Amino acid sequence: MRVLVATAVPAERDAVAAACAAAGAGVEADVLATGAGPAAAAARTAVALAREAARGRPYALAVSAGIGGGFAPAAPVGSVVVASEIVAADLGAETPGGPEPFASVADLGFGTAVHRPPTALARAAAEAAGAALGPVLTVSTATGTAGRAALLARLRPGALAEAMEGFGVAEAAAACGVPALEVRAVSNAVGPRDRAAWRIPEALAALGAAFGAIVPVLDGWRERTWS
Ligand SMILES: O=C(O)c1cccc(C(=O)CC[C@H]2O[C@@H](n3cnc4c(=O)[nH]cnc43)[C@H](O)[C@@H]2O)c1
Repeated sequence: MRVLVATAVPAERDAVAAACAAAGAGVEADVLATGAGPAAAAARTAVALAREAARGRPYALAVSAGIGGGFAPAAPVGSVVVASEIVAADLGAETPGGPEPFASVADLGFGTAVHRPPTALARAAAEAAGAALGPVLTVSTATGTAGRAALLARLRPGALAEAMEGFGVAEAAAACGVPALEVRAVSNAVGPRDRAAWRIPEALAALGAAFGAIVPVLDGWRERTWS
């Protein structure tokens, strides 16, 4: 089975690629650094998925992977999260005077704000990696205040983490008829911006360890038997 893993930056790509190589299973994983943000992730993922399909060697799964911010207390720094839902958390409109100050594209009636990975696959991946399973938000602007963290948590109850590429990867995958998964290792807390507190090496190590555990799960995965 062929799997496309999309990361934002080369450091994330290298951590995932090393883990996949070490796992050495039957899964053929290509790991791509797309650049940061949902637009770059969607564009590069769509190109890769469409190109390989046209060559007659389609990918069976697209995975958005990397570091991310974790919502306290559910997703502490160093932990890993697998998405049960991949949510476009800031794609929509501000709605001052409304019941909430934000309406998603789905609320507005012109798009989807959520992609759902195959349930059993996401659960099995989370179990194998010792990861939490829950909604992961995609944002175009990383949260930098306690107020915004509280708003996101209120709008999306149960959200475990935020990052900047998952929804783009999932949109590209949906357009190509391929399921998507998202795996995030938590490098920092979602909240007041404190770049010095980001624990990037620890998160990259956790990301690699998670992939080492998830690759055998993907190896056994068949779209018809896992939903
Ligand atoms: O400087 C480095 O060595 C380095 C190594 C690996 C990754 C980075 C990044 O800056 C990755 C950016 C990427 O990380 C996601 N991310 C991480 N924390 C958050 C957050 O709190 N809110 C939103 N996104 C976050 C995101 O997907 C970025 O694209 C640097």
